[in-house]
Order: sequence, then structure tokens, then C-alpha cells
Amino acid sequence: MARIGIIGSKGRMGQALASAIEAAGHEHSGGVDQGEQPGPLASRSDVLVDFSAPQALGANLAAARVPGIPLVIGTTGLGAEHHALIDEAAGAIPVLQTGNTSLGVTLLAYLVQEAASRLGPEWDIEIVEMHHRMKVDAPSGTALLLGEAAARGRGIELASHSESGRDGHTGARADGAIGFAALRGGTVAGDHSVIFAGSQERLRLSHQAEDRAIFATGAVHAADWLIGREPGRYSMQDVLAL
Ligand SMILES: NC(=O)C1=CN([C@@H]2O[C@H](COP(=O)(O)OP(=O)(O)OC[C@H]3O[C@@H](n4cnc5c(N)ncnc54)[C@H](OP(=O)(O)O)[C@@H]3O)[C@@H](O)[C@H]2O)C=CC1
Ligand SMILES: O=C(O)C1=N[C@H](C(=O)O)C[C@H](O)C1
Repeated sequence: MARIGIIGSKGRMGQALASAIEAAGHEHSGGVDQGEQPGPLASRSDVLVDFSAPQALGANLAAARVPGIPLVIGTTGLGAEHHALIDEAAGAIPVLQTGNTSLGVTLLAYLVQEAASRLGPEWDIEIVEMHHRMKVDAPSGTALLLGEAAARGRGIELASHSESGRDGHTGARADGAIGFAALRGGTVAGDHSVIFAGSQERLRLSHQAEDRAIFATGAVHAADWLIGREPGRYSMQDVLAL
């Protein structure tokens, strides 16, 4: 049984996570939200799980480093500066960062990388996502994770091939681009499709989250797996040995 602390505990994911911790037979060691310090929570936990906001990341990493416990980061909307902080902290503690903790999306990313490596560059790659009306970041962390998987399969950098927010007279699609489109509305837990558009045919690989409980279950699994690991940066593909 592990003591799991929740950062962002009163949010949609924080509440789903509390249920998943109990269902898995672990102990919920408490939670923090905006304006609260994560240090005391870290000192009474074996692992922290963060579903909060990017601006909380620095304090969360620092808090986990004091007792030397692992941190699972599910928060999305991270920028290059956040990834640099994670890389630095991963020299001292185990850190798992992912835009999606579900089993289905982790497998989807694997399949997307495989498809992108087998289909030639003439197959255009577009990623479409839809989420509930309260979501604040776009493209979603999952869409970016799938874009990274496609770019890896192609042997290219996502940063220099990404096209999003098309509007107006955009000109023709750039050769080799990986496109992103984000839809928002209702209560959608998370839909993602990666479309490979070739000449006269299309291949679509999709995942639909029916309930955010799948993210919570995956996060608990990841947290449990991370305890006792060597310091380093890990992914859900490591957890599932893909
Ligand atoms: N990786 C994955 O599988 C998934 C990732 N997510 C991501 O998780 C994050 C949270 O999503 P969701 O639960 O829907 O969002 P919510 O807005 O429902 O919850 C966010 C919670 O974080 C708290 N919070 C905000 N700022 C801080 C801070 N500085 N320190 C501590 N807590 C803070 C909020 O508190 P307050 O209300 O007081 O501001 C709130 O309780 C998002 O980035 C989302 O994209 C979501 C689902 C799955
Ligand atoms: O904010 C959400 O709800 C979700 N966020 C993650 C993302 O940005 O991909 C994961 C999931 O799709 C739900």
C-alpha cells in the first residue's frame, strides 16, 4: 500500500484520483490546491501526483525533492521552460510526465509511431481532439504526445513541423507538416484522432475517453510503478513496457 498525495485535489482529476486511490487499496495522504504549499504533503507521502496547473510545477518538483519521493505529472499546457525544470529534477528523483495516463492512449501513441514510420512522407498527418468546455489549454497534452509519436516515427522534430490554429488565407499545407485541430464543448472527457491522409485513402487511429476515471486509474498505476525507481524521467510507455 502506497501513500499517494494529490496536487490539484479539488479539481475534476483530483476527485477522480481520490476514488481511484481508494479503489486500488492505496492510502490517500491528502491534497493541496491553489495557494497551498505542497511541502508538508510531500513529507507524509510515498509519491505525489500532479493534476493542477503549469505554474505549480516548480513548487511541486522542489517539494518532492526534499524527502526524495517520485512525482507523476499529468498537468498539461507545459512549455519548454517546464520541460527543462522536469529534466533537471529528474537527475535527483524519479519523474513521470505524460499528457495522458490512460492505457488506451499509451498504446495509441505506440501505434501512431509505427504507422508514421511505415507510411511515406506523402501521407499527411492531422491530429484532431475534442474536450469539454472547461479545458483551458490547446492543443491538448495528448494531441502533442501523439504528434511527438508521429514525428519520432517520421524521424523529424515536431517543433519545426507543427501547424495549428489555421484560419484565413493560410496557403497550402506545408510538406511534412503535422497539423492540429482543437474542438471544445459539452462534457467530452477526451477524444483524439490521428489521421493519415494519403492519395485516395485515409487511415484514422482514434481513442475516446468515456470517463476521466481511466486517467485516474492509469495515474495510480504509474505512481505505484514509480516508487523505488532510480532518479530519471519516465513515460507511460515505460510503465506499460511498450
Ligand atoms: N495526463 C492526463 O492523463 C490528464 C491530464 N489532465 C490535466 O490535468 C490538469 C487538471 O485538469 P482538471 O482536473 O480537469 O482541472 P481542474 O481545473 O478541475 O482542477 C485543477 C485543480 O488544480 C488546482 N490548482 C490550480 N493552480 C494550482 C497551484 N498553483 N497549486 C496547486 N493546485 C492548483 C485548482 O485549484 P483552484 O480551483 O483553487 O484553482 C484545481 O483544484 C489539466 O492540465 C488537464 O489538462 C486532465 C486529465 C487527464
Ligand atoms: O483537460 C482534460 O480534461 C484532459 N487533458 C489531457 C490532455 O490535455 O490531453 C488528457 C485528457 O485528454 C483530458
